[in-house]
Amino acid sequence: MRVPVDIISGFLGAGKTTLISKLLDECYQEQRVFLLENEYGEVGIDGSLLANQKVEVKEIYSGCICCSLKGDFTQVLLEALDKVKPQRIIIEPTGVGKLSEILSVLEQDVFQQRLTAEHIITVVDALKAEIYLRNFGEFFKDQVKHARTLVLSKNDALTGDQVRELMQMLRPINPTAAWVTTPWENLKGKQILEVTHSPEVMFTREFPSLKISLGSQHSCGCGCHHSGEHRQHHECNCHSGKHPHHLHAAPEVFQGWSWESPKAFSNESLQRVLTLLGKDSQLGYVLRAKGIVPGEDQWLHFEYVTGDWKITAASPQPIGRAVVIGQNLKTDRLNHLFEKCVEIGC
Ligand SMILES: Nc1nc2c(ncn2[C@@H]2O[C@H](COP(=O)(O)OP(=O)(O)OP(=O)(O)O)[C@@H](O)[C@H]2O)c(=O)[nH]1
Repeated sequence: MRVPVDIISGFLGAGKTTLISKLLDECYQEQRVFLLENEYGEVGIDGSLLANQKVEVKEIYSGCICCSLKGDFTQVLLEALDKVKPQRIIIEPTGVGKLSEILSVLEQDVFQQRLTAEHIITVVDALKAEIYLRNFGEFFKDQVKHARTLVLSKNDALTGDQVRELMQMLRPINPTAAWVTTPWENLKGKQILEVTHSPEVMFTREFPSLKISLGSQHSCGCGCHHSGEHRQHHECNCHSGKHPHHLHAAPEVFQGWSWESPKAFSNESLQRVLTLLGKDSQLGYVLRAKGIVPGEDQWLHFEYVTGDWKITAASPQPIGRAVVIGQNLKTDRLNHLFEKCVEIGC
């Protein structure tokens, strides 16, 4: 019998891990699940976050699956099939990975009789989709195009009109995908999965077409409003059409910075670090950051997605870790920022 595979794709910080956690909790409690995480960077955070779930997790760090990692990925899946003997495999590609490349791994002869792609979901951050489409279209479009189901995240505050505009913007990229536009907290995981099996059961409302208004000013999520404050990411050659015949691999476009340290953060110092990630253009253009670090009296888990961040309590880890993904990152400045502010009361 072929093992079903769910791929939960989506751009940086879209909500892939959050959705996987929900599915593990609500749908896959009774199954032996193998979760393959592809983290962009040298340290993994998501595996620690999901460690309490009943799931076998394997993380592959660095780079993207399209290059040398394809072999590693294939190897890890083959080993898991033999050793873990999972009843289901879930793959979370890196946010800067291409879904088509994950699918091409599964389409290899070696998996023909052993795996079958069941749910191919792309989580779309409703608040950032337009910006990502505009600035990182090559990756974002690939993720949207190859999904069977598009699940909106962070859409609880959007109006019906805004959801309609978003759907209208993305439909030309993937006219056949099923949509989930209802905020997740109102749905059971099973309902989200059923959409793939029964495209007619769509948890969405169909609206008449609307013109998309992109507005003259839009937030890129980094705190500026395209007023020239720090425009380096908008002038990046990668997205200006200067390489019309060349498709990028993620490492050419994005960089990752990883940090491991036992030092503790006060709440204030961590807040300062996260605020600076979005404001200090000398750090580079930070798209995503996440980490679990020691705090004053408990461990702290932080999530940063292009300008928005939050800090919550976490369970203790072997060592504090942080990852930053972005463009033109200045690693020495990031080191300085995290190290300078790690001392409590700094
Ligand atoms: N309000 C809201 N927040 C969400 C939703 N989905 C995810 N988030 C938050 O968005 C942040 C990133 O979520 P993750 O699930 O880690 O995103 P991801 O796609 O796994 O991120 P990477 O793999 O690191 O790119 C976290 O702070 C989540 O709590 C949603 O539907 N609504």
